[in-house]
This record gives sequence, structure tokens and C-alpha cells, in this order.
Amino acid sequence: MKIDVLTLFPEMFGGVFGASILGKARDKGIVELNAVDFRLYANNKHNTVDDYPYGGGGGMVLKPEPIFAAVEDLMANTDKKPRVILMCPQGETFTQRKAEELAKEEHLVFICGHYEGYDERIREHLVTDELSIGDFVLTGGELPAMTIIDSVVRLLPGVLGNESSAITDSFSTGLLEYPHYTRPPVFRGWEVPEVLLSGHHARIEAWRREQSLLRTLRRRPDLLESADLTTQERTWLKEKLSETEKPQET
Ligand SMILES: C[S@@+](CC[C@H](N)C(=O)[O-])C[C@H]1O[C@@H](n2cnc3c(N)ncnc32)[C@H](O)[C@@H]1O
Repeated sequence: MKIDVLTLFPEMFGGVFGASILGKARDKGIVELNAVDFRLYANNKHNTVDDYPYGGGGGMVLKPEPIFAAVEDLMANTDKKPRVILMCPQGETFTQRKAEELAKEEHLVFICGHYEGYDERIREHLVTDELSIGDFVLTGGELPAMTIIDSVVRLLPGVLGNESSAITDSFSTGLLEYPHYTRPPVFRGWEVPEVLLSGHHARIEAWRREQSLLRTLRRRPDLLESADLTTQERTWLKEKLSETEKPQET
């Protein structure tokens, strides 16, 4: 996969692209990661990429010319059009499903905004997706782009040493993941659940599924509506829910 990020601050990406799992994926040749300074595509002598908004108001607006020129340059030698993704708090909220969808693409181009935002024609005529990482506003699109790139790259085949760990991650199964424990078996008097020390694979799997269901019920019941559950599991969850809703005895 090839990932290009259009940004005014390419230096922000050095550490993130070179470290940990992303750095290893790049070293293995699984992903090519480039941070492109779109100021280089400014078509004026002061290299200006922003301008005052028509109609007045505070803040500067990113001009269309440099961003169109940069994306068109990146597409010049490719037959297949990339997904061009605008970082935008007004966009579709990014999810694990979207990460899975993007992980199937060959080429992604991210556009990181700054200041007040973008000229609307970029949104209307250049991008294929607008993505937000949540209902809050950051100063720029760099941190959202890093977040999304990290979650996409870790899904590419060969990136995680243990592929099954991504399969059981929260949201991949439609549920939150079960709790984890490691050595020691007793820490400050707190014990690891006995079943995890039993070596009994089927019992461990059953316990993990139950914990996953309970955790989702307590923390993110909204996820249960679309989760792939058996009738038996749905009935069990209803019982658990009614137990927690019972009035306390006095
Ligand atoms: C200060 S914000 C502009 C916000 C814009 N005026 C608005 O109200 O929608 C500057 C840039 O940061 C990025 N950004 C900020 N918050 C974001 C979020 N939650 N998700 C994705 N990108 C975000 C976008 O690239 C945005 O263009």
C-alpha cells in the first residue's frame, strides 16, 4: 500500500512513520509512507497556501490551487485513482469498519487542513471521503491522519506479528475485547481468574466470549444491536440486563 499525506508540517510525521509498528511495516516494504509539503505546490511568489474568506469573518482558508496540484501530481503516474481523504471534523466519524475498508485499497492520499478550513471546492470536486476522528476540533488534520493511518496499516497482512490479535480486538468482532492478564498469578492479593490458568482451551474461549459480551453490555450497549450474536447469547444478555436493573433490596 502507498500512503501520501498532504500537510504543511511534514516534520510532524518523521517520528510516527519511523517508529514501532508503522516503522517496521515501512522497513518490510509493506507500506510506503510519504509526507508531502503542499506549500511546494503554491503557485505564487510568496508560497501562500491560504487566503482571507470571501464574505469576511475570522481565520484563513486553504486555497484550492496548491491542494489540487499536489493531488494531481500524486495521481500522475497511476492508472487507478487513489482514495483522497479529507481530514475534517464535519466528516463521517472514523470507525474500525472504515479502517478495514481502507486497508483493502492500494493508494490513500490524506489531506490535512489547518486554520479555519478549506475552500469548499476541494471538498466538492477533489476528495472521495471526509473523515473525522470525533466530535471535537483540533488545530490541524495531522494528528487525525496519523491516527487513521496507524489503525489502517496495522491491519495489512504481515504487519502484526500475531495476526489473530487484530481479529479479536475491540470492534473487529462487533464487541469490546475481553480482559487480559499476565504473570504473576497473584499481584498484591489480586488473583488472575482461575479459568485462565486451567489450560482448558474451550473453557477459556467460553469465558472470554462471556466477558466480551458483559463488557460490551456495560460499557457500549449500543454495539450489541448490530453485533453478530446467537439467540442464546441475546437471551443471556437480557437476563444479565434485568439482573442489573432489579431494585436494591432494603
Ligand atoms: C481548526 S480545524 C477547522 C474547523 C472548522 N472551522 C470547522 O468548524 O469545521 C482545522 C483543521 O483541523 C483538522 N481537524 C480538526 N478537528 C478534526 C477532527 N475531529 N477530525 C479530523 N480532522 C480534524 C481538519 O483538517 C481541519 O480542517
